[in-house]
Amino acid sequence: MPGPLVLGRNITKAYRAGSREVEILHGVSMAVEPGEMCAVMGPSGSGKSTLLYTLAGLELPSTGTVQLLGRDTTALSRAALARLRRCEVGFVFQAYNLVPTLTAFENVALPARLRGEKPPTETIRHALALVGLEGFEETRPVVMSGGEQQRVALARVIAQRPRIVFADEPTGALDTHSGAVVLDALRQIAHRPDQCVLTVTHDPVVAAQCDRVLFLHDGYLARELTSPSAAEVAALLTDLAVTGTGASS
Ligand SMILES: Nc1ncnc2c1ncn2[C@@H]1O[C@H](COP(=O)(O)OP(=O)(O)OP(=O)(O)O)[C@@H](O)[C@H]1O
Repeated sequence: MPGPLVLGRNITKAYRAGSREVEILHGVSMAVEPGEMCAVMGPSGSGKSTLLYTLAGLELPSTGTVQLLGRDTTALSRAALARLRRCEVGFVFQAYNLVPTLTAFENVALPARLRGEKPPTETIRHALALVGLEGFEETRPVVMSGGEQQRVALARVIAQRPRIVFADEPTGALDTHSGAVVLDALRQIAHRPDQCVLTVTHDPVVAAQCDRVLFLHDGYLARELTSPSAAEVAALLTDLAVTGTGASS
């Protein structure tokens, strides 16, 4: 049986603040299985983005291990880790790695170009159209809104078809219609049998579209819900804010 696509074991992450070490994540263990869309939620400052960046191999854990497609990110050379990210991992972060001097079309085509391929024009146009950016092919990211830039990043992921997609507030900067388009595209990616999506979100409606929701509190994994409703997610978030454990939900 194939293992999880993303696996974190006892992850701690500490940053240096002046002369002190401040630990942000305190031994988080979690996995994302093939065909699964997972959300990470929690109060501001609970460590969601830090966890996402660490699982994505953009940061290394201070202790513990992270495996992407069964490969330990702490054991790979920088070049091998960069190659793994380039070939197998997609990022839907606002403006993440969009090249300001390239057009939207060229940005979406870039991962394939970096692999020495020439992607079919139709694939790129189709990906941009799927995220509602038809007609933006020749536009450069610098003159786009944050939400439009995020949708270019999503179109790049759609065209690239990576095995693992990490998203940070993928609908945060979008209007209702664009948010629904983006969420639908992410669900389609996640529900292919050999792919998965892990997204950070503050939005219970987004979380309710996910197969599983993990709740962080003060750097600890506090709770987990499977296929929750938006109301259940909102109730648990309120509980976490009040009791710090979500134990009464
Ligand atoms: N590079 C860094 N150096 C020092 N401290 C950091 C660094 N990155 C994050 N932190 C701290 O770690 C804590 C968690 O930050 P993180 O961005 O992971 O939280 P979050 O749950 O994603 O918050 P939000 O919902 O507000 O985006 C915060 O107190 C933040 O200030």
